[in-house]
Amino acid sequence: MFWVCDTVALKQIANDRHTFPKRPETYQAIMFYGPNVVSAEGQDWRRHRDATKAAFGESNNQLVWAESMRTVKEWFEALDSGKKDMQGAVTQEVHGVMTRLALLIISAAGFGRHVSFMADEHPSPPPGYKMAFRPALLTAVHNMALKVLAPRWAYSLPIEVLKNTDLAYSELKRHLEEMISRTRAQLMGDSGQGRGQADLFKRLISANEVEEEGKAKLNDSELLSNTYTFLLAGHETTANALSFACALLAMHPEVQRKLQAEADTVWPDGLPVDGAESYREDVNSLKYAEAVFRETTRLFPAETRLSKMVSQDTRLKARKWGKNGKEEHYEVVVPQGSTAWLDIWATHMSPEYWGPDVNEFKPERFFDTDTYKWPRDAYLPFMIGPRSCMGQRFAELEGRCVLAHIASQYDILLPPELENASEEEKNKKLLSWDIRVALTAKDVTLRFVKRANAV
Ligand code: HEM
Repeated sequence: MFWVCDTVALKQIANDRHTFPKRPETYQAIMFYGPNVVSAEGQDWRRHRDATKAAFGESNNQLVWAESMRTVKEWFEALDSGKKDMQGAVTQEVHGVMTRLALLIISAAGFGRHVSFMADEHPSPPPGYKMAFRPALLTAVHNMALKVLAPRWAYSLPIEVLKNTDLAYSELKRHLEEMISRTRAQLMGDSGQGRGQADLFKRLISANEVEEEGKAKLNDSELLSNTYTFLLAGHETTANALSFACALLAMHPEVQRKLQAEADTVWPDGLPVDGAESYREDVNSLKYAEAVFRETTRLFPAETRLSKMVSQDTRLKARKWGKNGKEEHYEVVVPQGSTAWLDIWATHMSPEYWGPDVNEFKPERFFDTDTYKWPRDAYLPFMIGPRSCMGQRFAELEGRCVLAHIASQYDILLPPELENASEEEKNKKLLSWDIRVALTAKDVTLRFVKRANAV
């Protein structure tokens, strides 16, 4: 087993997918509906990636921005009508809110499914269903480990959580199948018109319709599985990043003030209304919001490490430091059959790459100066190389948009019991995590108070 956190060796592994393929059994949890772009390997992966990449074009980015704007504003309406404390602040369980926001955004920008934040509060199942879409998806995601571990016979036992998990997976499958057939019908109906502005899902379905030597690029089960994967990858990771970002901002008011100052400069007359216009004009100005999102994903990467198989004997470049402290370069022999762990978190927390203040929340480290270039190769939350994240731009735009909107309108405050607490207590309460599908924020309860000058 080889643990890697040297950027040269990391790049070597990430770029050579033939020598270092994925380990398919690690992806069982996302293969219940069949193989997909995340789990596939070799030629099969190439087919999945080619059939799905058209979904992530520039027109989708504009949609992501516009839908993020719409959804976050709907949350603000709910916040403004919420119960206020003596300071006029509304308490929120932030991870729950961000999960709901991120799911509504991917549903709208990814799947053309527009549901309002309020209407989504207590969704009831549509006629003929036992579970609504969101509870089915969230239960499936939450109970993924159980689904992998529980043997089939266990589902016949009268155990509530198993029954619920089984129901969630079968209801989610029905919802996804219905989404696919509805979208297919729409695409046939519009005879190709309007596909230019199509959401991610329409592009995915179109790709499936293209015949190649008599074979569809993705078969129906692959299509369903990729749909599920996009929904899963498209909300869980971003929701966690946004939850950690809010906690870090509440703990670092000086950073929050800078984020607010940027939002006030970009939007002096209040929040923008037109999503397309705002995408064109604002995205590149919200640099500090981008840096806050990046710094959060450096400190809390969704995937802390990834494993790769070693398919043939090879060598990795390595470094060691001699007795005189001098850096020496050498090569490590890596035999076929071993495992290489790409340690994302260790790389993100290495003072060698990020400096002695590596543990601090400091978005400024993502700004180049005349004498400093931030270490691109040591920033890996989305991985690098051919198997890097397809949704990176999607996630970054969503993150930047949501954070800038919050900063423009609200102060994020600590809960009263943490106001005078030590750093250690705040860290323990607000930044603790579990490893589920991704690194998951545990309990982020914060307060939001409307800024006095919010327009
Ligand atoms: C903060 C948000 C996100 C983070 C940190 C993140 C991180 C990652 C990482 C580390 C991988 C590599 C996983 C592996 O090799 O096992 C990955 C792959 C992937 N991600 Fe993301 N992701 C995010 C958001 C998204 C979004 C929004 C989407 C889609 C809308 C998405 C779609 C994908 C897909 C399809 C792959 C598989 C690519 C391939 O294997 O060819 N991700 N992501």
